[in-house]
Amino acid sequence: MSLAAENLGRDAGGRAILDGVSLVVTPGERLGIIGPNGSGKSTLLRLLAGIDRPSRGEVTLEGASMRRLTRRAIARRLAFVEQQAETAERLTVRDAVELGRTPHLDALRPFGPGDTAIVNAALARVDMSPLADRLWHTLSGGERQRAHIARALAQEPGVLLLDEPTNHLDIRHQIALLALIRRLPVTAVMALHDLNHASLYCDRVLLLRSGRVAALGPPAEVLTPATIRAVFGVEVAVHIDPEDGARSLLVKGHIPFEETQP
Ligand SMILES: Nc1ncnc2c1ncn2[C@@H]1O[C@H](COP(=O)(O)OP(=O)(O)OP(=O)(O)O)[C@@H](O)[C@H]1O
Repeated sequence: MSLAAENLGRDAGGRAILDGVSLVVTPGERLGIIGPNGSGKSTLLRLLAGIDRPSRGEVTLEGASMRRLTRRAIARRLAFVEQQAETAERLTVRDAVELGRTPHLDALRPFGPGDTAIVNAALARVDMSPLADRLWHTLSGGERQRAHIARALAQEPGVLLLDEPTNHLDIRHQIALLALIRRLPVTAVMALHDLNHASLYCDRVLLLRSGRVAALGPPAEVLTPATIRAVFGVEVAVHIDPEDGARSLLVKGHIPFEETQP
């Protein structure tokens, strides 16, 4: 399922917090959104998800303008795991994940055994089956994050948007999640802070700087030492694994903030 943005922009607080963003995410692609704090990653994801309206430009989902799609029509196609998303406290994990099926249900098509199987599979994929009956408010930060992801998976979306999905997760759950996203039959767009995660698990990366696209392309072309120094103020060296050719970045140093402030 394809997702596209054309000259997208959003104003807030009297300025453009996102401007001139155009991109086409092709079906099955994994696109990483990277950029410093405040560069517009969450703003872009919220526009792509149809949660916020753009001040300029438009988003299209499978060629249809997001403005013309109902929330339900969007939710049948697209799931969004927001940063620090909250859920009403008296729900169990299973209740919360079952909510992911809502866009597919109506009076003629009530929740059934097929939905239970989808919910069970979603819980298992993020290692939440043992916690399915726990109340939401008893979960740790990482467990909540995994439950949110299970709910998004239960939606069976064609497009999966994730805002810092590895936030709160321990290293095994981080890698398991990124590997899961890579093998799911979805188009995925995810904001990531870890440049190595972007490098290893994304087909392309979009680098944002002050609300504008600084670069868009394959990780090896975008995540160069020169670009990382210019945008993040961090010195890195590139390491190519001799066995599998995987490209990762080693941090060598950084420019202190007091040296770059006016
Ligand atoms: N309602 C608002 N009014 C004023 N400024 C806003 C508003 N909403 C967002 N911003 C600003 O817009 C910029 C982009 O915010 P956004 O949350 O998209 O950044 P981000 O790249 O996701 O950051 P982070 O890495 O910290 O999560 C920030 O400077 C933020 O302070």
